[in-house]
Amino acid sequence: MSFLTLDHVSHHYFSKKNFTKALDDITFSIKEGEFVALLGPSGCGKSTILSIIAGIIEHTAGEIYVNDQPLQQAELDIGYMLQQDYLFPWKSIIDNVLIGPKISHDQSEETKKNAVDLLNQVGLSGITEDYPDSLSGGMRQRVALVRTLITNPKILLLDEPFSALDYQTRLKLEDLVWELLGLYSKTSILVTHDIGEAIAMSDRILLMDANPGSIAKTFEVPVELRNEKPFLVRRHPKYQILFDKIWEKLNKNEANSLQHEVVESPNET
Ligand SMILES: Nc1ncnc2c1ncn2[C@@H]1O[C@H](COP(=O)(O)OP(=O)(O)OP(=O)(O)O)[C@@H](O)[C@H]1O
Repeated sequence: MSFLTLDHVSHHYFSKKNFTKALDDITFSIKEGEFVALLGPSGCGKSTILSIIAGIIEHTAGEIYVNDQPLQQAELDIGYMLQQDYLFPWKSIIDNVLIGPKISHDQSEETKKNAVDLLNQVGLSGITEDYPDSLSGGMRQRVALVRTLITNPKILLLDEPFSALDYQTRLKLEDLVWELLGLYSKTSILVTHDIGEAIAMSDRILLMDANPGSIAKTFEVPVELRNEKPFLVRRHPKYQILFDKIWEKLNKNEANSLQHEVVESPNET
């Protein structure tokens, strides 16, 4: 049974001067515990999809269901992880992590203990009273991950959470996030521009097309790759085969859209 379904969802942005058809007829489902990647060129609507699921913006057409109930009537606890960690510099690490529980009036000792346990699990023991300024980018993203997990969200929306990190830190964090989300069987959607990251981390990849944003093709990640840590996935021969298929499709789509643009451009006189 599907946990989350987007059913013919479209979205237009309106402003005084512009009308942007950001998403056109998006349909897909995600099962509980599944890890899906949204991959595609800049401006194809990946972040818009996350914002719609998170209820930050209202889609202009279509329907979203959570466990077969319309999203508006469903209780969907969401965890959001972004490129920037948005830690509060004036709050200690533990207070940053406990912001979500505090907002929902949970100041229990059990939650504090869970926070410390999770910090230990991501390799950040003994820094609970430190402040964000004293941490590296990778450490700060680990704190952001713990802050996201502590509220036990039903679904995690990961919007390019590794893209601001150096390559080595990025590879290490991919492994860590993948392991933790697997351990807690979290349903997750990862937005990325990185084909390798999408293959290494997810069960399924939705390749998107731009102008307007739509799903061009779905790629199932072979089961041998899904059960392997992201770093090791990159060594597998099936990784390269899938990478090439996605690369080819991406380039074909880009070429088609360029052709489209040329056809639609006004004649120069
Ligand atoms: N608030 C907004 N107002 C008007 N247009 C917007 C707004 N946000 C996004 N858009 C437009 O909607 C389209 C989809 O944007 P979106 O940010 O969802 O794409 P994306 O695939 O996440 O891009 P990127 O990979 O560059 O982050 C783009 O054409 C963008 O310019």
